[in-house]
Amino acid sequence: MIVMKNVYKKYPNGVVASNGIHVEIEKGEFVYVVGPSGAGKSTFIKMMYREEVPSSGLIYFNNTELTKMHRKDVPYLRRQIGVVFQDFKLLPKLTVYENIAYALEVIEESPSVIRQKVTEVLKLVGLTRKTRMFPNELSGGEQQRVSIARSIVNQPKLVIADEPTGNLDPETSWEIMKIFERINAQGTTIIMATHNKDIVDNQPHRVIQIEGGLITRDEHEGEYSNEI
Ligand SMILES: Nc1ncnc2c1ncn2[C@@H]1O[C@H](COP(=O)(O)OP(=O)(O)OP(=O)(O)O)[C@@H](O)[C@H]1O
Repeated sequence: MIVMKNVYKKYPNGVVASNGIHVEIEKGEFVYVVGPSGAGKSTFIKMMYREEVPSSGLIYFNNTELTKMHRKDVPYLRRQIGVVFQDFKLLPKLTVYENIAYALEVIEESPSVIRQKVTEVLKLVGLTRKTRMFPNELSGGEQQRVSIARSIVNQPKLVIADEPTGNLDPETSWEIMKIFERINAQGTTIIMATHNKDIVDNQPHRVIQIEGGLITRDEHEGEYSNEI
């Protein structure tokens, strides 16, 4: 699903955030991306949905090579990838329902399909009773559930999450992880950058560790490691 070949990323300020990355991630995998702060985890995942473009190297999403992708084709790529952030990034003036529906309105989905899909994902994340509320009326965990619902309403093949539990307490983090597990069980690939040792060690999946812009560990069912 994702293949990176010899990927380098140097930011304009001279920082090298990826220093020759080779990796292959298959359809249906659940992958944690771990590593110390500033190691290059966010850069690594941002390049997958073309939020950042590498300075050199190749990145394939399915059979599309992203580094040469034309700007006009980027929205099409983004429709196939759901993205979840640490700070939720919900639209404050829209209700829960509208925040999720918006992702479908921009691609001009019909009102009846929108209604059906939004209702379905709200059920999946357990928010059917909060559809008319605004983000500031919700807890952090609920806001993250809205953000996950929004990321999957389009039925993407890949969901990328950058520190999705970073702002949440341990119990709420577990609830969020249950939702990601459910989405993964339905066949969606999940790539998640995280600093959460508890989750990585207790809910084992593939672990890719990045340090200094390089993959220093890649284990099928790895631990978080005490060294980072
Ligand atoms: N837009 C940018 N311009 C310049 N330098 C950047 C930019 N984004 C990231 N960097 C630098 O690249 C390096 C890697 O950053 P990145 O955000 O990928 O790390 P990270 O592993 O996700 O860190 P954290 O765990 O703290 O989120 C850091 O030194 C950072 O300062």
